[in-house]
Amino acid sequence: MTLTAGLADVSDPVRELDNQRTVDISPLLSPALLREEHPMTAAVAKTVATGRASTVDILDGRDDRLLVVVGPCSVHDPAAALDYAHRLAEHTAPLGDALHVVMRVYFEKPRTTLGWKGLINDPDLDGSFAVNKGLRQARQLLLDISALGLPVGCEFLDPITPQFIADTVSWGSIGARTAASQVHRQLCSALSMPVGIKNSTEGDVQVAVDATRAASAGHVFPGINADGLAALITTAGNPHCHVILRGSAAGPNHDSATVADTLGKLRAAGLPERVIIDASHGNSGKDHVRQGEVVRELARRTGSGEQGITGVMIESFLAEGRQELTLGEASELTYGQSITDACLGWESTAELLDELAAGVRTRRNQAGR
Ligand SMILES: O=C[C@H](O)[C@H](O)COP(=O)(O)O
Ligand SMILES: C=C(OP(=O)(O)O)C(=O)O
Repeated sequence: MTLTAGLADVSDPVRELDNQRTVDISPLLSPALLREEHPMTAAVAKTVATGRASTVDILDGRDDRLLVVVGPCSVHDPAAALDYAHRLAEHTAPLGDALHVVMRVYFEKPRTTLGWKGLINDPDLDGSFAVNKGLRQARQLLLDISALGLPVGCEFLDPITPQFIADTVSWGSIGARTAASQVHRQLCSALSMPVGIKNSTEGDVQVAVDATRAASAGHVFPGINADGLAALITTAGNPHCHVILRGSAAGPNHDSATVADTLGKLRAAGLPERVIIDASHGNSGKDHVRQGEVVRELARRTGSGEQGITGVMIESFLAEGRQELTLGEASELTYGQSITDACLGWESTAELLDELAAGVRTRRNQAGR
């Protein structure tokens, strides 16, 4: 066969059926290799085990503290995230009797249309998509933060990413755009940590209740094993999934009536009655100032003894607000400020955490009378 004849084969009608829109397929490191390069330590394992167990105790009502998931909307600069983690760990150590603090360390961003999809997908913030580098940076940061004794929480978006990092994660989340996805519900059924599932962007809470129920059952589905090979995964189901009320484009849903209604939906589905309130997103209209008002209201409501709210999510970073990322110009960014949703700044976050802790202590004192 001549070379020309060989090239002519490329236009073979059978071959033309496949890979017509795939531009490139390149090597991805395996989960086992990443875990060997960035190994779990005894200190991190203790943080993760305690972080998960405390969350489960709070969700099941054996621990009257509030779960607080707080941190940046997304991590784009691991050094700034670690700087934030140091401040958070130091500030919240004396609040540990009232709050179980988990740092939001989100590497995967689900976009409404298009945009930067997070540190794992594009760690150099320039459209070069150095995913192997992103996975290495993500895993190392999760280990570094957990080594401070601060448990970490991640949103899981890509169904194979958890194999690379999930052993380091104390709390997981499924976002508003994927709560209805069977793929993500199956994934939740396999995850070893408690997972919060959001109401839809349109405000449908039932979809999160349904997801919680689906995730509590066992499933069999295709995935990858530790070596990155295709595998059939059989799961036992996750009994520690819970609903997160995040509001919607139509407005907030953190009010007492919606909380009570959601608890009723959970009861009707035979599920534990517990919710987390996300103070950001639809509950704040993505306005960080309003987010502070929501957290303050939740602190007041906790202090007055309202039941059912087991946790609060807060988007917070070193500098308040947000900034626009221009791909390839990461050096122009303000240190410690979000490049996705607007966040509360560190100073106001610290004050709000104090108020949440005060609310829990008041509730405890009143219950003890
Ligand atoms: O929390 C993050 C964002 O709200 C989510 O990723 C959607 O962002 P977008 O609407 O800017 O794409
Ligand atoms: C993407 C997020 O939220 P939601 O899914 O509620 O939009 C998030 O919490 O980062």
